[in-house]
Amino acid sequence: MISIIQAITLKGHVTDECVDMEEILSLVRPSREEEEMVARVASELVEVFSSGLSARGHGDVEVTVQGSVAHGTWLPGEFDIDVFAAFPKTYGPEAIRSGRALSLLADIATAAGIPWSTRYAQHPYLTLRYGGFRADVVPCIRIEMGERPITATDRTPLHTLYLRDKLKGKEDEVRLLKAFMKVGGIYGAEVGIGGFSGYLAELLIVEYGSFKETVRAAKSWRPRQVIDVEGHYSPPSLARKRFDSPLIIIDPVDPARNAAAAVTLEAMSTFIAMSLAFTEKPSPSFFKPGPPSPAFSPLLVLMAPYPAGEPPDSVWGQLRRASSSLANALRARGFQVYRNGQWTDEESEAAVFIAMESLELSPLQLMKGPPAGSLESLSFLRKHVNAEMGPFIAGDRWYAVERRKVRDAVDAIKEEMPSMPAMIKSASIIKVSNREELESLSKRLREAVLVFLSRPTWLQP
Ligand SMILES: Nc1ccn([C@@H]2O[C@H](COP(=O)(O)OP(=O)(O)OP(=O)(O)O)[C@@H](O)[C@H]2O)c(=O)n1
Repeated sequence: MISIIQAITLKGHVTDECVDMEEILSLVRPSREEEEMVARVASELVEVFSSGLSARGHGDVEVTVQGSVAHGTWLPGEFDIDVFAAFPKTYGPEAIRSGRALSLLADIATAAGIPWSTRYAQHPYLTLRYGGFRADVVPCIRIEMGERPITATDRTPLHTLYLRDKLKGKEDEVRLLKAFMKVGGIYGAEVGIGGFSGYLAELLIVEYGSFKETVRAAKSWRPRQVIDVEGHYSPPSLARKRFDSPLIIIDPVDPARNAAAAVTLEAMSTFIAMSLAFTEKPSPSFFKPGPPSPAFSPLLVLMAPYPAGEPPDSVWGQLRRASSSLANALRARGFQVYRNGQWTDEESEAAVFIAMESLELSPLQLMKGPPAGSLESLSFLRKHVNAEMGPFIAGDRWYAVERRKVRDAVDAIKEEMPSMPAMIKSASIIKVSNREELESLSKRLREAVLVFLSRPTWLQP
């Protein structure tokens, strides 16, 4: 039987902790058939696009497989095949930004009978389904190692060049790290997650050598941690001056980029906490998603239709900002807010959740006034002359007890609506006072709320 640490540290740093881990490796490692199928489909796609480009007089565009498929680090069933078409600089960035390169690639997909749709992240690209897999086809400008990128995706082929030898034999270490991050809800650089990209997981394995060494190091990370694999910044404080993020991981192929700019303080702290918990007590629950174990607190759910045509990153950003500003507005009115969150399925539903002690405040409220001898006290006394109780002096200042104008959390939220984005303005506000009322939510929204109310599945009692 393989021990957890033997299996995790494939390079042979064996310790005496014994948790069976063979099963975990089988979960994170694709089967031989999947590997063969992915390789075949990827090379067919390269062939479709490179021969299509040549036939249209663009034989100078280089088509290659990139990302986790090229690096051999994908998690079974959870990846896109990334196909990049690198246009020579002579085409100019306009060819990419205007969508001309994209139309050319779309034409080729249509001619090959492959259904496609376009996506715009920072950069236009095609997504398609082919041979049972999802693939992204991304145009970029070809640059050499050491050159500045011209568009947002030009670095990607350089990443693959950089990682080629460095990850050899360590692919499963990357997979363990990705699965671990996924269980923590911190895998993915998209705004909705604010976590670690696949490329960051790969760089961490380059820096620390194995999954186990990565978590061993990460448990001592602190905010403003700098990881600079190629030592571009010396001392590291120079990198801190340049990049203003909780985690700074210098992109080895472009020292002007913090590859960890998307990682939020919450995601970084979650990774540190998981690393500490795992080193203390390794367990398979760190690699397998478990069912949520929800507690309950009263909550408000703002539920809106997904704004058609808006990119998910922008919607997640709006939800995140609305969620935290509504939570602050409730706090400012005296509500005890425990936690706020947001969710969207990126298709039809979007929601903000605010968990709180109670959805209704008591009728009266203590107002703290200025120091008794101050000039401002005169206006405080005028304002509260008809208070329910007081004004009175306690210690060195005035106080008064007044009747609250807004006691209901829904009314408080409605007052904040004018400053909210259109999506939130159109939201219905639902009070969930007990577990049964969760049943009124759609299945997917209910699941998201249950996750929000649960302790992390990796947290061992
Ligand atoms: N925040 C990001 C996301 C992606 N990339 C680049 O885009 C490539 C493909 O990234 P993506 O498709 O997002 O993920 P993978 O790394 O392929 O990981 P997986 O599909 O296994 O999740 C990466 O290798 C990297 O070069 C990057 O530099 N920074």
